[in-house]
Amino acid sequence: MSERPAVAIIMGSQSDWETMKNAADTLDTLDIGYEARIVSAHRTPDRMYEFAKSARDEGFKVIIAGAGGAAHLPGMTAALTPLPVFGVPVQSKTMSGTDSLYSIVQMPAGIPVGTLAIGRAGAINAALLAAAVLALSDDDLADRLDAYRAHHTASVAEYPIDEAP
Ligand SMILES: Nc1c(C(=O)O)ncn1[C@@H]1O[C@H](COP(=O)(O)O)[C@@H](O)[C@H]1O
Repeated sequence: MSERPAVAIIMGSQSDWETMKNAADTLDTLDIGYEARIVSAHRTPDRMYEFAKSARDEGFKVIIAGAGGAAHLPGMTAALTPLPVFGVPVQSKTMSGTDSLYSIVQMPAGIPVGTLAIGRAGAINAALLAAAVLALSDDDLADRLDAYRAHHTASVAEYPIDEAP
């Protein structure tokens, strides 16, 4: 059996991929393996249960879960696995993602979901947090993450365009 990648990116719908692809792209940049799957607590509860119950034994180390609206997927997944779960609120049309955010962030004490910002920034930061977790036991990855952060810092100009002294 081939080894599972370290990160599972799950999402409630195909329509979430546009957002969650930002997490995948960030993991690609850091050369971290992932598997992306559509798993819905509402629409495919059996798939969600089977995925979450077996995720650790399958070899995943971190789960990134994105969902919009009544976004129960991250919390339900966290209830079924001891792996760290980072939740990404996908921007909904009707409530701009505040519904997704509140659905993910207000977990009862005892079942944590590390909740990120709504949308693209949240997806990117979920990947960076996953990288930080994995880097604790991977020195090469820690070096790649340092380089990523240094590159990010260096990319910020000190002055707005046309305003340099
Ligand atoms: N929030 C959830 C869950 C869940 O939490 O299990 N399953 C699907 N959805 C969300 O429904 C939204 C609309 O989905 P469609 O675009 O397929 O209608 C998506 O953002 C998805 O994450």
